[in-house]
Amino acid sequence: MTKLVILDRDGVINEDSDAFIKSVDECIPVPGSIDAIARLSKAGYQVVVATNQSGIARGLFDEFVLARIHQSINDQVEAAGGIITGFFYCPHGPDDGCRCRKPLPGLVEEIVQQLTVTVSNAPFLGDSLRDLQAAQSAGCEPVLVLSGKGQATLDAGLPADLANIRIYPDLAAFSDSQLGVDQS
Ligand SMILES: O=P(O)(O)OC[C@@H](O)[C@H]1O[C@@H](OP(=O)(O)O)[C@@H](O)[C@@H](O)[C@@H]1O
Ligand SMILES: [Mg+2]
Ligand SMILES: [Zn+2]
Repeated sequence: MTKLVILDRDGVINEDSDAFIKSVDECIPVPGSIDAIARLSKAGYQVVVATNQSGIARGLFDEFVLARIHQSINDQVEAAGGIITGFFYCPHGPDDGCRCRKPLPGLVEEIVQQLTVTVSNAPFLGDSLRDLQAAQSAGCEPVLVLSGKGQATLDAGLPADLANIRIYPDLAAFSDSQLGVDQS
């Protein structure tokens, strides 16, 4: 069975900003994240990204810039020996009533349709509560990382039905644990 990991982007793969990530130059990898993705990929995991990008709806950047940002991330992962299978994003704003904006499960539904993979209990890593809720509603395993907005998410208190989820300092720590578990 394909091993799949779903990653939120801002705050997990790259540093987040309250001013949004509007260009390739603003996209700074979280330390260790590129290598962590490559290690998962080399160990046989399909790694996909599920990200809210309301900056498009807000007119801060367009889908061509977003594609360049994602190409830049994947180029770095490929240089480290891995690959990201796909980037799935919601371009809409909070009031657009779409199904693909996390915490709704629409991005995961797109992943299932396009990759014909099972997502049941696939780890879905995020730094925001909406990431964890999207994971939960799509049947994935919600995993919190404390990079980006993650520490603030934890400090705000997780809902009872998310109280026992796995929590890691960052994506690199998750990959160390996940690969260590797989090699046992
Ligand atoms: O963490 P992911 O899903 O990869 O991407 C989050 C970004 O799209 C932006 O999402 C915005 O939330 P609103 O879209 O304004 O609610 C803000 O949180 C920004 O700081 C953040 O950069
Ligand atoms: Mg995030
Ligand atoms: Zn959407």
